[in-house]
This record gives sequence, C-alpha cells and structure tokens, in this order.
Amino acid sequence: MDDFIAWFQHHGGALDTAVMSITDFPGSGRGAIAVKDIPENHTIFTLPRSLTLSTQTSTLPSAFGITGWRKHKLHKGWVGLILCMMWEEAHGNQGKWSAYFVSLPTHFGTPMFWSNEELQELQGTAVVDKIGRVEAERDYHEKLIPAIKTRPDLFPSEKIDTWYTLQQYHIAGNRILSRSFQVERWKGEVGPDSSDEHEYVPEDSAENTQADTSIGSAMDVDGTGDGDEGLDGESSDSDSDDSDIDDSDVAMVPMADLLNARYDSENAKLFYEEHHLQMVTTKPIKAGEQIFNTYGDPPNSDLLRRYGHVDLVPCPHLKGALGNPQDIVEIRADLVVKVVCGGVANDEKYQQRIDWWLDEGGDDVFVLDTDPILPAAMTSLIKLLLLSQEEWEKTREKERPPKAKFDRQISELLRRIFEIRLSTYQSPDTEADEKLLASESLTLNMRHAIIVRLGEKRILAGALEILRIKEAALDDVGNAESKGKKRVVSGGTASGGKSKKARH
Ligand SMILES: C[S@@+](CC[C@H](N)C(=O)[O-])C[C@H]1O[C@@H](n2cnc3c(N)ncnc32)[C@H](O)[C@@H]1O
Repeated sequence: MDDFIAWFQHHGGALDTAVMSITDFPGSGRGAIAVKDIPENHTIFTLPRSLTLSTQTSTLPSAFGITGWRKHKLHKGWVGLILCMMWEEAHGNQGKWSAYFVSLPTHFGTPMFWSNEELQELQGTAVVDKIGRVEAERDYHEKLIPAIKTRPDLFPSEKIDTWYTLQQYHIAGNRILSRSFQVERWKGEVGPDSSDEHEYVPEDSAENTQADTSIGSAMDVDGTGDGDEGLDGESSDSDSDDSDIDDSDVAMVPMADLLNARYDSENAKLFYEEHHLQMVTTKPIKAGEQIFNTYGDPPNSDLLRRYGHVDLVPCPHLKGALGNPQDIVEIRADLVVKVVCGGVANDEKYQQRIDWWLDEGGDDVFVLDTDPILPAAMTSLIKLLLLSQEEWEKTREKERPPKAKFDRQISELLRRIFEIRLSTYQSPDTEADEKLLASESLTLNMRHAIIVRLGEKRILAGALEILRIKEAALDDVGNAESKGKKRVVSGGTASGGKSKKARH
C-alpha cells in the first residue's frame, strides 16, 4: 500500500494521513479506518480528475482514432473502458496507473467465476439471469478482438497473449463492476469519445456533484428498464449492442475504491468539482471506526453479483435475525400470465391484453420486498386477464388498468404464483437453509448462495403469511355479513323475536 499511496501523492492526490489509514478488515479485504475522531464534512482525500481512469483520461481512444473507436462500438457499454484498462496495464511500470493496477485485485467472489455446481445453489434467485457471462464474452470476441487486430502498432502481437486474454478481460470487467464510479463531466467538458447527443451538462446544484458510487450507479446506464445489466457493463438483454447508451462517464477512482460499504453505514461520500474529486465525511466518525462509502444498499442478490459479498445486519422483518433489509424477490409477469391463463396464454384474447398492459407501461417484473405488501400492480394484471370481453373493452377505452382489489379469487391465484415461485429454488424450505448456514464447513460461495436464496425465500414466506392473514380477514367479514344477513332474515321473518329481545 505504501507504493500506492506514494504514487497517489506523486500524481496530485492528497490524503489526510492524520485522520485516515488503510487497513485489512477480516472478511471484507482492505478498507479505510479513522485513526482519530473525524468531524462531519471533513475532506479525507482529494484527487485530480486526471488521476481517475476512464475513456476520458486514457489516451487510447484518441490514439485509436475516434471514428474507429465508434465503428467498433467501443463507445457503448464498458468494452471501451475495459480495453483502455488493458492497454494502460500493458504499459507495465511505464504506465501512468502502474502502481494503481498493482493494488487492484485479480480474484473475485462474484458468481461470474463460480463453477456450475456452485451456480446451481443460486437457482431461482435474481442473480442467475443477470450474470451476463455469455454477453460479456460475445463483446470480447466481436468488438474487442476485431478492434485490436486493426491496430498492431497499438497492440503488438507479442502482448496479446499476456494482456488481452479473455481472462484479463474478465478481470478488468470485474474491477469495473465492483469498483467504478459514475463521475459526470463538468459543464461543457467534451471528452474524446463524446458526441453531441451524449454530452452531459450537469445542473449547478450540490446534489449533482455527488459521484455515484461504484457500479451500483454505473449500472444506471442500463436502458432495459429492469436493472438487468450484465457483467462487464453490458446489458444482459440481447439487444444491448443496439443501445445508444454512452458509458464514458464511468471511471475508476483510485483511493475512493478502497472504501468498503455496509447497509445503512455510509459515513463518507465522493463529490466532484471541476478539476478534482473529494471524499468528504457525511457524519462524525470515531477513531477506530471504519470509513464507509455506500454502494447504494442493494439487495444481497445484487451485492453478490457485483461485489462478491453480502450484507447481514439485524432485520426488523426477521424479528432481529440477520439478513439484508433491502432484499427483494422478482416475479416475472409471464409467471403471472401462466398461472392465470393456464395453457391458453397465447390465445389472442390474452395476447391483446398483455400487449396493452406493456404498452401502457405495466411492469413485466414484479418486486416483493421485506415489507410484504402484496404488489398492487400484480393484482391489477391478474384482474385484467380475468375481465370479461365487455369489461376489457371498457378498460381499454378508459385507458386505465383494473383496480387492485383483493378478493378470494385473487388470493388463490397469488398463492399459486408465490408457491410456484418458491418451487424455483433448489428447495422451498427455509429451515433447511438455516440449518445449512449453521454448518462451519461451508465454502464462502456456498454460504453466500444460501444467504441470497434464504433472503428471497423468507420474503415469499412472508407474502404467503400476508395472504393467510388477508384471507382470514375476508372470512371474518364473510362470517359477520352472513351473521348480519341471518339477523336481518330472522328479524324480518320473526318480528316477535326482535320484540322479545326488546323486552329483555
Ligand atoms: C470498492 S472495493 C473496496 C475495497 C476492497 N475491500 C479491497 O480490498 O480492495 C469493493 C470490494 O470490497 C469488498 N467489500 C466491500 N464491502 C464489504 C463488506 N461489507 N463485506 C465484505 N466485503 C466487502 C468486496 O470484495 C467488494 O467487491
């Protein structure tokens, strides 16, 4: 770390060593620690923008030529930044970021690097479909390799087998995934690969000078609308190649990427100015405490996929047991359609309604969280599918989806949906996972997989419990109504009874 700090300071970075030092935290690698009490709003380090590593600061895009860069689609997704990182690292000791590269990890706990057996343990979770290994490798073969082959002057053949391998590509991709920031350009600043349509002009407000942390926000560039971006920065949506998203504001930020994060523990944040970035405390920090950035407090499925770790804190929804309060379960709309429409989901009658639902901006994935309120949108879609032809025509005319009213039929369908969703995990059982977690012989990947799926299954169990409570409430109302009806009936048919009562 000494070499890294010396390099950082030599290139214009300033670290307040009186308040912060870098140390190892068991289970979370290196991180920053307060060596004495730090007040709120204290700048713990600053660095010039030129020390960040992005397609704006690397000289590769201009050396390659902007036309060629765009022709090879290196300005889309992260493949351009990955190539810049590989190229800069290939400069070895001579490179501007050499000490930085030496400080970066080469091994990751992300599922991208898991075996098939380990991935099996994640079956059913939100992780599996989003790993994006295939898409990442397609970019490597279809964009990066053809691009470097056109320029042997920049990428000499003897360097290809060392610095431009698929393995190196994944390492760079994972470094971006777990450590990059979204550092927007200053007003009017136009970088080498920017084009007019993508030029960013931030508003002049304090809010807008916060550098979004790590890939949690770099991911905001995803245009698929479901947060379904894949590893190495590309959307795992198959049409990501055609997206017009410019990721040129994604940057590696030395020193800032040494900060760990934990749910609801942020006490420092990265801000940007015209020429430099600064890490500023957002709370007073006591000597000996860890200095935490935030990764946006994502659910464990996202934490594992992007960063290779999970958060476990005491959770109100688990009555104080350990979990991640941000956990969610995703339920795809096609499961809802399948349950409601059975084998005739392709029927013209349903297709019309589904197309209309999507055209109106209806969800294609529903999210249950730890505050188990039944998703109103899912109920609305179920109602839409159940409408009679006449009701459907009226709904379409009014351009308003049906109200999410809960009744017994909805309850039965929701129960079925949740149960089927639960059956997509290796086992729907939560207790078995709890027992497994108590075992000391688990590998770290296995432990992480169980924590992620258990978090999701507990949410589904919570949703089923809510259904049970709501059904009981419906029963109570039903009973009260039928009793009321009986009373009316008896009162109406035997007035004597009523008067008898009155006499008491
Ligand atoms: C931005 S880097 C932080 C610096 C990193 N610890 C290191 O040694 O270089 C993010 C990585 O730190 C680790 N990390 C951060 N917060 C963590 C936490 N709360 N628990 C476990 N690991 C954590 C994860 O490996 C994650 O991918």
